[in-house]
Amino acid sequence: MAVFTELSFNEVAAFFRGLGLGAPRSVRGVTSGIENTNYFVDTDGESYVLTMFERLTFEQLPFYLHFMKHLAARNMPVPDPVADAHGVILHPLRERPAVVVNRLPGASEAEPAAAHCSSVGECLARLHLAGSDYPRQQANPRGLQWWNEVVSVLGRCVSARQRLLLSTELSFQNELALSSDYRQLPKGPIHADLFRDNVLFERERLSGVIDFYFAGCDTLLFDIAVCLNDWCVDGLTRRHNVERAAAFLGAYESARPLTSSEHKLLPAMQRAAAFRFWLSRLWDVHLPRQAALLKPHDPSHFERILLMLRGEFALS
Ligand SMILES: Nc1ncnc2c1ncn2[C@@H]1O[C@H](COP(=O)(O)OP(=O)(O)OP(=O)(O)O)[C@@H](O)[C@H]1O
Ligand SMILES: N[C@@H](CCO)C(=O)O
Repeated sequence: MAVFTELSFNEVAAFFRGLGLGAPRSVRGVTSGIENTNYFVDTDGESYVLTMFERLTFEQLPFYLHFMKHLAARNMPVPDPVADAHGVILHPLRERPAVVVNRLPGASEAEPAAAHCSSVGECLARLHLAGSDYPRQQANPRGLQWWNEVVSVLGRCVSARQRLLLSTELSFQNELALSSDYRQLPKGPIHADLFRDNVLFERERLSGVIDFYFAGCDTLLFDIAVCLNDWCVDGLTRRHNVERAAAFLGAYESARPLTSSEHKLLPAMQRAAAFRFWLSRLWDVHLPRQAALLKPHDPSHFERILLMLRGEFALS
């Protein structure tokens, strides 16, 4: 489960008092998620999520929290961080940064249909447009620089075949980043982790986009590729689902048409997105943090998707 730090009811109540919120009626640890400690907290008539950050620092967090506030102010269905009477959002709790946001309605959709992919595509395009005047800058924390840092470390933990795949894909991505097409890609603040578990639906209606804690400034195309690799891939075969991908891209382009460089580089960027999550999942398996992750995600899922995108993996 994902509650790394156990809090007492009284600690939560004191934190809520400090923010000028009502007294908690119920406090429940959230068992999903692998990054932070989350509690659902209900007061009279309102529902909130209290998040304690296990990895992110007081210096890194304002970018994410103000990005959420910026989007919420533009009517995007994202959590809106609660500020205290002095306008301060982020406070220490057990010496870790902690924040309270409103709890959004709905539940994630593990088996999305084309209609869900279409809603996500349209929402992502609106998010990119709404983010275009967000003034803060912070690089994608799991972008090219991080890949270059971790590949040599991970190379010591994997097989010779995987080591070769790590190094050849890294070279390809480094070269891609130097190309003139890449340099023309539109950039801005992106979510960068918009998987199925980070979008909430009420029936067919998209009711929430959560978990902005891997957001950063990068190419908008990277966000699109992350979504295609999760929302539009069949769980069993890991093949791209043409109908869902068309629904996702069609809806995205109805709000923000892709540029010619974006069309051209989409396949390469899907490789980048598969590589990024293969790397982070390998990292979580081989180099777990002290607060042991009980259930790291399976790295081989993205290794296979990457191989398929490179044309090196044939299904038997
Ligand atoms: N604002 C919110 N409104 C509704 N539910 C939320 C909200 N924030 C978090 N949740 C719930 O808590 C769960 C865990 O949250 P979150 O995904 O932010 O955790 P995490 O540890 O960062 O997870 P991940 O492994 O995806 O990085 C979500 O799957 C969702 O059910
Ligand atoms: N979405 C990530 C988990 C971290 O948010 C993954 O599936 O590996």
